This record gives sequence, structure tokens and C-alpha cells, in this order.
Amino acid sequence: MSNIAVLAGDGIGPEVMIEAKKVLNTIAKKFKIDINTQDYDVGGAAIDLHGNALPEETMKGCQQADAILFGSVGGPKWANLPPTQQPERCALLGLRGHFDLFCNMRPATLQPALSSLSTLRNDISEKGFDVLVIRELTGDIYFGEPKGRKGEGDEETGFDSMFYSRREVKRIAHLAFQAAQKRNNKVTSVDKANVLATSQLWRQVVEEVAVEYPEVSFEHLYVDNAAMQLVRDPNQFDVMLCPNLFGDILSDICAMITGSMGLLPSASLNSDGFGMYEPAGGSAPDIAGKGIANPIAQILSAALMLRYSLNQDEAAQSIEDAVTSALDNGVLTADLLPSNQRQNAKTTSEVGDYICQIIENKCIQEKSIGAE
Ligand SMILES: NC(=O)c1ccc[n+]([C@@H]2O[C@H](COP(=O)([O-])OP(=O)(O)OC[C@H]3O[C@@H](n4cnc5c(N)ncnc54)[C@H](O)[C@@H]3O)[C@@H](O)[C@H]2O)c1
Ligand SMILES: CC(C)[C@H](C(=O)O)[C@@H](O)C(=O)O
Ligand SMILES: [Mg+2]
Repeated sequence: MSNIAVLAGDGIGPEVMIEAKKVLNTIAKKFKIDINTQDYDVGGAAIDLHGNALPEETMKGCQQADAILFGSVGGPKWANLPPTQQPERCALLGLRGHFDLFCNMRPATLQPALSSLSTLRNDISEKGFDVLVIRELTGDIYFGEPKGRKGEGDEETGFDSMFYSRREVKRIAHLAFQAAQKRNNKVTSVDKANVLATSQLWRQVVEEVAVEYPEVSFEHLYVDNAAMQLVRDPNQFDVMLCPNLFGDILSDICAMITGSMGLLPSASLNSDGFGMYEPAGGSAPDIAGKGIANPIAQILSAALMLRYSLNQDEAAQSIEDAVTSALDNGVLTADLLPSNQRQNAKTTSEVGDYICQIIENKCIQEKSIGAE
């Protein structure tokens, strides 16, 4: 029996999590996998209920689980709380830090059915896009101390500290090169070594690690150039190895190259293989409560969980194939449609249902969805 702690969180988190749980139940039945999911409060919702974004019971549930399936946290309602109480910092960074989830993998793949969505000028539809962002997740300016504010009036300052240790860079760099060996043998390491001391160390350590993988081609790019190159010619990349902050930003660009923020899943792993799985996007307050959020990033995050934490590669692949079929069959939420075609958009639950039906091998007519 695999125990999964489900932390849906805020905004669209609970809406897309319902669909991921539906898909997990369907896949568990089909592949006869014993999965037990248990819901826990987290984020702003947990602040409202318990006065704390990461209640003790939630933390205990996560500690006892085999994996964590996370939705998203945060939103305008809690944005003015002191930083240490904010859902993002307290709950999300709290979990990443507590479990030492230093390796964040964000696989961004352009689905053929969505190639016309790309606003990029080059011939991405022919070349495709398949990039794995490997983002260091427990260091950098996110976790560096001291951080805070001091002083008053015009002299008031806000400050954060950016740190990387040799050990932190080494362990994530090895994983990036090993991932490249299983893909297209190319690593692009992203930094800002022309300005930052942390980046100079990052660059030096990555170069030392690269020597151990002579068959993997390897380059450094400054982060500003990397952002530009992603938009200019995204197909040139295979594995992008990024420090925490730069990986946050570049992975949003990657998501959009694939068509929407609502498509990009992620896996955050520690060195024991324990993982938390979550969409790269957030709680999307602008569309929350409308039933229109794209559930695919959450569903694909559940697939990554099956692959990395439950060792169920075939089941994970089955979910990924079902997602591809849904997209191929034009079962699209509004974010995947041009504005003049949004009247044809499917709802969050229609997309989840369709993916489940494909997994169950039920042949359904695209028109039958939402026809009633
Ligand atoms: N993992 C997390 O919990 C996480 C991640 C990112 C942001 N956040 C938080 O979420 C809140 C909102 O942040 P934001 O607006 O900057 O980023 P966001 O990712 O929530 O939204 C950015 C844009 O992408 C769209 N979008 C995102 N996910 C989508 C989906 N599944 N389907 C369709 N459209 C989708 C939104 O509608 C919005 O227009 C903030 O509090 C932020 O800190 C949380
Ligand atoms: C919500 C925020 C703290 C988080 C991050 O910056 O890591 C998010 O943007 C992400 O990409 O997972
Ligand atoms: Mg982000």
C-alpha cells in the first residue's frame, strides 16, 4: 500500500486536485496499484482554519507518507501577512526545506497538437520542444539568511542573502548530467557569473562535475541570454541546470513555450528518493472558482509521482499517453484556445473525465462531452 499525502491548497489547487485524484483512482484500478490518499490542509486555507499555513497534522501526514501530491498555495487574501507566515514561504518552502527536496525537475514538452499555440516566430512546430529544467530547490536566495527589512523612512532596506555551497552545487549538477545521459546528452548550466559570487562558485563546480561526463556536451549561459535564447531558438536545449531563482523564472518561460502555465508538472526529490509533486504554476486567483483551470499540470504531476516515488512507470506512461490523446482530440481548457474559440473550451472536470475515460479504454466521441 502506498500512502499519498494530498495537499490541495488554495485557488485552483483544490479544483485541479480533484481531477488528479480521479485519474489516480482510475489508474490504480486499471493497474491494480494499492494507493491510499489522505487530504491535509495547507496554505492560506490552513491559515483560515488553523492559523498556520503548515499545521502540525499536515507535516506529520507528510512525514508518514510515501509521497506528497501538492496543489498550489497563496493568493491576495494572505499576501500582506508577515513573510514568515505567508503560505508560499511557510508551507511550500517549509516542506521543500524540511524534506531537503533539492532536485526539482520540470519536464517541458511541446505536444504536437499544441504547436500552433506557440507565439514563437521560429519553426517550433517542425522542430518541437523538449526540455528538462533541473532546478536546485533548497538553496540560493530563497533560503539564505539573513533576510528581512530594517531601518525607517527612505533609509529602510529590504535584504536577502544568496548562498550556494560546493556540496549543494555538486549534487544537483551530477543529477543534471545523469538526466542528460538518458536524454540527448546536453547540459546548459545557467548562472550570472559575470556579477554574482554564488554563480562563480556554481560555474566552477559544474565544470568540475562535467569532467566526469565527457560524452555529455556542456555549456554555460548567463541567465539573461538563456531567457532570450529560449524565446529565440528553444529547440537548442536539452537539460537546463539552474540555480533556484533562475530556474523558477526560466521554467515559466518553458511552460509557456509548451502552450500554457497549466501544462507543466514538477517533481521535487531528495537524496533518499522521497518526493513532492506539484504543478509549476500557482493558485491562479484570476481564474479560481470558475471551473476553467487546466488540470493537466496536476495530473502529469501525479504521473511523475507514480514514476519516481511508486516505481509505476507503465501507469505513469498510461496517464501521459491519455493526456496526449485528450489534447490530440481537441479536449482543451480555455488557456489552450485562442480567444475567438474559447466558447469551445472544456471545463476542468470535463478534461479530467475525458482523461479517465481514455485510461479506461472507453472510446468516446469528442462531441459527447458537455453535450448534455
Ligand atoms: N506551487 C505553488 O504553490 C505556487 C507556484 C506559483 C505561484 N504560487 C502562488 O500563486 C499565487 C498566484 O501567482 P501568479 O498569479 O503569479 O502565478 P500563477 O501561476 O498562479 O498564474 C499565472 C497565470 O497563469 C495562469 N495559470 C496558472 N495555472 C493555470 C492553470 N492550471 N490553468 C490555466 N491557467 C493557469 C493564471 O490564470 C495566470 O494568468 C501567488 O500567491 C503565488 O505566490 C504558488
Ligand atoms: C510560490 C513560489 C515560492 C514558487 C517558487 O518560486 O519556487 C513557485 O513560483 C514555483 O515555481 O514553484
Ligand atoms: Mg514559479
